[in-house]
Amino acid sequence: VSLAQAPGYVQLNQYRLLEPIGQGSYGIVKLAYNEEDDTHYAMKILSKRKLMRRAGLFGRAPPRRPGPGPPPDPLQRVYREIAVLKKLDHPNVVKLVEVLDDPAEDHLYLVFQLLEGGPVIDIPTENPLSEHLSRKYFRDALLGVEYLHYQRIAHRDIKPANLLLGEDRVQVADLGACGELAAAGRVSGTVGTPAFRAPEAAAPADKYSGEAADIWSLGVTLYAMVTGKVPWAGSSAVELQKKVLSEPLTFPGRVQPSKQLRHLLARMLDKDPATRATMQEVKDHEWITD
Ligand SMILES: COc1ccc(C(=O)/C=C\Nc2cc(OC)c(C(=O)O)cc2Cl)cc1
Repeated sequence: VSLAQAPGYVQLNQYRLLEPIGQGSYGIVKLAYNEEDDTHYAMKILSKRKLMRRAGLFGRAPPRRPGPGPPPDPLQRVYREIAVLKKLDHPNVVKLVEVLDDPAEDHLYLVFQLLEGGPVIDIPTENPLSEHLSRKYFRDALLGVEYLHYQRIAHRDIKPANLLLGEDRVQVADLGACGELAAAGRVSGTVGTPAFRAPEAAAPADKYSGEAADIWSLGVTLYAMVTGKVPWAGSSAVELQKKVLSEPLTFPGRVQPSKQLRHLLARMLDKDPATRATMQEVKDHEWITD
């Protein structure tokens, strides 16, 4: 039987899938071309099966204290994320355009507006961003995260890979780990990326505030933008968590941030969430308003 040589690409409705442009624990993001409007999009491809399996074994720990009802199953979490994304509308938050979901199919396709610049910085790097450029991008990220907090949502996985650059502005991406701030029993658990995770993420849920944890991750992200590396690194999540909890913030080697920036970073990377800078304090800080 000679199989007719399928074309070298996949066609999904009006979208032609092109090369992968993003990859993560969530799955893969491919460039997609929409023939109807002659426009490129970012197509995030999720596997329902993988989501089910992941939550079963390694998914988010169930709320330490009984939250409202049982934690939704992973697929419901994705549909909830989609519902959240659809109601969000802010210049500094990625725009979900449409969802392609064939119940008979394992794959779930999320179509986003394309941010052609990709992540603001890939770390580690020997070529970090200048303070001037970091300030420009960081201000956008702050506005995006402030908008999420206003919508009672904590992002919970802020990092450079989730700050995407499009027509000279930054948008916050990936609400895959987000948590409703209002949700009782605040599932602190271990979501997000270890190097960017707040020290209190492992604390009992009642000590955990989604907003304060996002400020911490924004601080680690700003540190990474100006130095090209993360402030604490470890070969395992446990070792890393120990360093994050105990080691002071230092600025080794080449890059010496300005006094104002070092002060802002120290305020955002305060290990005690109770005294850590709030979103308003960060917005009013002299390094930001300069
Ligand atoms: C070099 O040029 C490039 C242009 C664009 C990209 C890119 O877009 C990458 C990831 N994109 C996304 C990821 C998301 O989650 C993980 C979400 C979400 O779920 O919110 C949305 C988007 Cl768009 C990469 C390289």
